[in-house]
Amino acid sequence: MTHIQIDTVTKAFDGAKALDAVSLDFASGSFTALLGPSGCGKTTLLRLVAGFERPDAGEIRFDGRAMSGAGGMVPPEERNVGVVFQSYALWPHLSVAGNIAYPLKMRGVSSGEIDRRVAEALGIVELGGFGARDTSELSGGQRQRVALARCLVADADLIVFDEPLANLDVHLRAAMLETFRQVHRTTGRTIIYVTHDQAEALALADRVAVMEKGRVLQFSPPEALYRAPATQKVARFIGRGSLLAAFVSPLGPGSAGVRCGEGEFSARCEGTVAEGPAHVLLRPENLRLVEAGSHGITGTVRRVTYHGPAYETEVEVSGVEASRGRLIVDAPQALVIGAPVAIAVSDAWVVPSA
Ligand SMILES: Nc1ncnc2c1ncn2[C@@H]1O[C@H](COP(=O)(O)OP(=O)(O)OP(=O)(O)O)[C@@H](O)[C@H]1O
Repeated sequence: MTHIQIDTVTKAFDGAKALDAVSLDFASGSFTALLGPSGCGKTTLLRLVAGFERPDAGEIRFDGRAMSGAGGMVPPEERNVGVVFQSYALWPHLSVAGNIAYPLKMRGVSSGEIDRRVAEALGIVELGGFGARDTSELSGGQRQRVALARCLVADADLIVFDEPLANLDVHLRAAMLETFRQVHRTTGRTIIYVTHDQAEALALADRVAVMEKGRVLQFSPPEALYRAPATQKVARFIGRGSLLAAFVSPLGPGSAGVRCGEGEFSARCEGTVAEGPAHVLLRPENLRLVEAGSHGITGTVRRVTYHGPAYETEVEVSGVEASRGRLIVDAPQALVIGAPVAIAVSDAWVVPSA
């Protein structure tokens, strides 16, 4: 399987940089999600890897061999990359099996071998028995599976997905997530998966590259991204959470004391923090409403939204400038707007200063 290196790659369209000196390393057999808002450069990066575009600067290497860069450009058909886009790109005049068999026919593989490999690929994507169907009879999710099976029979070392679930409903998405996971587990292919849906990225990938405006903000395993975002932007982008202005002091490596308004608690941090003002990330699952007078954060309820099963409650923290001291906590019942509350903190993260 392919080890992919993106080395200070820049790509501009009409003078505007879609990618700005991006460097990433995708280990052989890894599953990487490129995550970010519309226009951040995810698709452009995928197209450069697949060979549909040429970088303006930098180099892309597969297993150490330059694919594009100063030395020229290896064409897409010689990169052994399978592509699954949100538009399914199936041949309408061919059956399901005919679509999947297409790359093998092009290579002159014998018909017995083709039948065997098509049946195997249909099994992996859970479409056993669908071979003779017309592709027009398939649902969106089934068409995605056919596109994926076609990549599998072609023995693509690398499979790239561009928002493959964008057109599917919630239930189909869940089923397809399971299929993608299963395919990765059983085939061990290197996978790059573009999405703007963080739940998809966190659920599927072993590493996530969070992108913004043509740059990579953080490249980490999902748990690290969620628990220890490297910047305020990533902290705001990933999951539900609140960034509070606070005063921190070192308690030792990886641990800091935090004073936030009238409350005090401890937090995880990178290395040893310098004493002074900082931003602290608090997630709802680490916050609990407690009796007033306990050793937590105090504040006033400003908004309540039912989120089934909990009431998402926005609290204005006492003693912190209002715009920098709003906290989201999940309450088991609806609190009254304006009510005073106290909140205990069981875990928090001091976001490294940029
Ligand atoms: N062929 C092109 N010609 C001109 N501009 C382009 C072209 N392809 C991409 N861009 C621009 O480059 C930037 C990055 O686009 P890209 O499609 O890579 O973003 P994205 O993160 O994949 O967005 P989306 O989630 O909406 O697909 C955008 O500003 C886009 O308008």
